[in-house]
Amino acid sequence: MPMIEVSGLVKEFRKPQVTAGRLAGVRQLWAPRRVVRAVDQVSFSVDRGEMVGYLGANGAGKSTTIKMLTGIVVPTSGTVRVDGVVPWAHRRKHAHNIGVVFGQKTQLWFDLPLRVSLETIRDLYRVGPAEYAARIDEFDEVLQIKDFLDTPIRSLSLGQRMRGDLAGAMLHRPQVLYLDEPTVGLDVVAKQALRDFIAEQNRVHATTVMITTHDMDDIEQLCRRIVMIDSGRVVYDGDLKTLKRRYLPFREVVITPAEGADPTSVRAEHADRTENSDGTISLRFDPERTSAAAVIAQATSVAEIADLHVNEPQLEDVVRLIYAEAER
Ligand SMILES: Nc1ncnc2c1ncn2[C@@H]1O[C@H](COP(=O)(O)OP(=O)(O)OP(=O)(O)O)[C@@H](O)[C@H]1O
Repeated sequence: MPMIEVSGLVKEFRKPQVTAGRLAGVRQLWAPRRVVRAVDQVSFSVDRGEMVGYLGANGAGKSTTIKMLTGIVVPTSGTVRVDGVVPWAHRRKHAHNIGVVFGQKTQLWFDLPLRVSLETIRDLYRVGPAEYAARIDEFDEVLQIKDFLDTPIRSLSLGQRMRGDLAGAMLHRPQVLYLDEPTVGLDVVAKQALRDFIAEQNRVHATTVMITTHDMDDIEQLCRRIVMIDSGRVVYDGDLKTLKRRYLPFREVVITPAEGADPTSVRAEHADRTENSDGTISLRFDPERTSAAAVIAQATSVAEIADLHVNEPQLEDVVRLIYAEAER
């Protein structure tokens, strides 16, 4: 049975039509309104234990969808059920099922030490003392939160704060975790700790995860399935591999011939050959017809080579192509 069911979801906002200039703030009070459809007939369902990347360009409607799924925003029309519960209609019941992390905004009490925030969440959700202690130990293994439990949130680095936020979101062991740009602005180490934690929660507790992110490594490491939206509409729903294969069917082996080697001998069957201006040779191939291993074996059997690497399709390129297709 699906954990999240979304059907025909629509959210419209009324925005004042005011151009910038003198007293724009005042003029907008009387300005005529225009309707912006931020989410437009979105439907999908997510099974228990799935990790889904909810992707799209800025302003595509991701945050608005997540806000409706969490119950903060009531849709204009359409239905949402999370574990059978309508989020905005049964907010308290729903709150026990979900954890939420907004990268841009902390859910913790700014002036209080992390420990106090966590204990307050513990009491709100009636987590028993033994469970609480066990979860803090478990979270600490990956997030290392014990190092800064007694530091006020305002004095934490962004990476520490996000680790604290994630611990707070998962303390009551929700079945679903929503993450909106969780790694934005973090250093590489903090990003990795967050990803490891999310992946582990999913693996060990079958937590259902929905994540919006612009970080390609978040997507590669966490999202087996992608739902992509553009202008409020779903333009792709499927696995990451298929997405890449459909939009970027070619792969490429780039070879640097050894000094003195004859570059013209670097070639392989079923691979288009290009000599690049930096002296490398690109062998572009369709993985349905041949493999990287076969291309490399043939190319290196004749010529001596200094270096080689395989270029995988880049998700940025895939996203760009999907948008281009949606516009046509
Ligand atoms: N409270 C609001 N009032 C009016 N318009 C809004 C409101 N919230 C969002 N919008 C508009 O709805 C559209 C979708 O916004 P949303 O924040 O959901 O996009 P997003 O995909 O999350 O973008 P980003 O990656 O920039 O956060 C935008 O045109 C935005 O200006």
